[in-house]
Amino acid sequence: MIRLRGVAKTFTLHNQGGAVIEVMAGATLAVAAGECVGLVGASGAGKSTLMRMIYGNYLTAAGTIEVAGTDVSRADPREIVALRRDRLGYVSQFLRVLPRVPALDVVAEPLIALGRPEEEARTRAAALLARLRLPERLWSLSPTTFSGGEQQRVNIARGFAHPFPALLLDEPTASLDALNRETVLTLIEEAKDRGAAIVGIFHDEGARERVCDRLIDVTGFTPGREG
Ligand SMILES: Nc1ncnc2c1ncn2[C@@H]1O[C@H](COP(=O)(O)OP(=O)(O)OP(=O)(O)O)[C@@H](O)[C@H]1O
Repeated sequence: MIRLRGVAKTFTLHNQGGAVIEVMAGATLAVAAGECVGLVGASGAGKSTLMRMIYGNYLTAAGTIEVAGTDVSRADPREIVALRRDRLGYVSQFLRVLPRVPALDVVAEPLIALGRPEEEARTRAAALLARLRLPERLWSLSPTTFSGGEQQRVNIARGFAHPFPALLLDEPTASLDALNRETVLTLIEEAKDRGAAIVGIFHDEGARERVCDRLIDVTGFTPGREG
């Protein structure tokens, strides 16, 4: 479902004389349907960079990245948009939303983009927000003024609204209380049970142990450190 072969990444520092730094080489990884792989490794090892490459935010210097039938490393922007709409979900650590859009619509939006009837999309969004204990009085408000944990729950509800076959999770339990953390772990387990292939970064060790089938240390993909 998610397959990386020999992926390399360089950054060109245009404001520093065009210096080119190699941050990753030979990254190879396969994640099957129903499997959750956790990325580990010291700070700066490249966990976030790898996630951004799988999501198609960063270009690859070498190698291929296949996600649910699309070669992200060669896809044009329209193919990336289509992949993100129907096959690849991403729960980032921070919510980025347009001002004045109510929380319920933020969560329903991915389903509406897929052509689902608005009422069905809103019903599903409401069920997820209720499950994540977001007080109903907040559903009609923009999440821009929400607390960190409230914003994260809106983000999680949005990421789980559509049953994406591939899912990227960046610290999905970071600012949650124990009850909501439990709910998110259950959502992840349910996604695995329905066959989602998941790549995640979890600093929460308990969460990692519970949902990850395998851990990949990205330090092994740092240039010059292979072998
Ligand atoms: N936009 C960028 N321009 C230049 N270098 C970058 C850029 N983004 C990341 N890097 C470099 O790539 C390396 C990997 O960074 P990355 O953020 O992926 O690490 P990480 O493992 O996610 O770290 P952390 O656990 O601290 O979040 C670091 O050396 C970082 O300085």
